[in-house]
Amino acid sequence: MDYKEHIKIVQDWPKEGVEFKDITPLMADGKVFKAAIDEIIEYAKEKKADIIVGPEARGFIIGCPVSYALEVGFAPVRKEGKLPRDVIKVSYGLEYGENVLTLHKDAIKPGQRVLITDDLLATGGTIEATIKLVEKLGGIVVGCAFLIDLAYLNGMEKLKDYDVLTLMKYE
Ligand SMILES: O=P(O)(O)OC[C@H]1O[C@H](OP(=O)(O)OP(=O)(O)O)[C@H](O)[C@@H]1O
Ligand SMILES: Nc1ncnc2[nH]cnc12
Repeated sequence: MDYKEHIKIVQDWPKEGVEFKDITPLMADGKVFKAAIDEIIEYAKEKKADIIVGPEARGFIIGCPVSYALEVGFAPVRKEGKLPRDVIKVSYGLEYGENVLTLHKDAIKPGQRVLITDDLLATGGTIEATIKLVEKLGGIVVGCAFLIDLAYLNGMEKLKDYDVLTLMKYE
């Protein structure tokens, strides 16, 4: 499957110098979207994940269908001020800004095998913060799955100690 045919590249968005990879055309094609999610489902099975964690907002799009298919839970990582109960927090840098991510304190049980999902790996700030949140709660990160790796931003360097699946790579 040539997934890249279904990614639209938008120059200088949301800021000058950023080449935005828009996944919405891939999502709009049911067969292509299913094929991509099915690859991640197989990966989650191999890794024996017992919960999926995804950062807001595009991490939900990838993680929730995996969670549904495998009948395992999904825990949302959200930007500050969005989760209603006790949270833990981590701040991180993005290709285009700064942010704080949070996770409910009871979202992960110590020893749970966690697969983290997101649409795209850029600088790796989001995944690094998400891993920190999961590990603070005693979760074991058994894998990280993305549709896209923007290899020119070197996010993979932050994932040297982890198992990673990516379906597309931009050099
Ligand atoms: O590797 P990084 O440099 O951290 O960048 C990757 C992150 O950036 C995007 O999310 P964004 O924060 O734009 O939020 P959204 O999913 O709500 O659009 C993307 O969905 C990843 O989560
Ligand atoms: N270049 C990019 N395209 C799409 N999403 C992103 N998130 C961070 N950088 C991005």
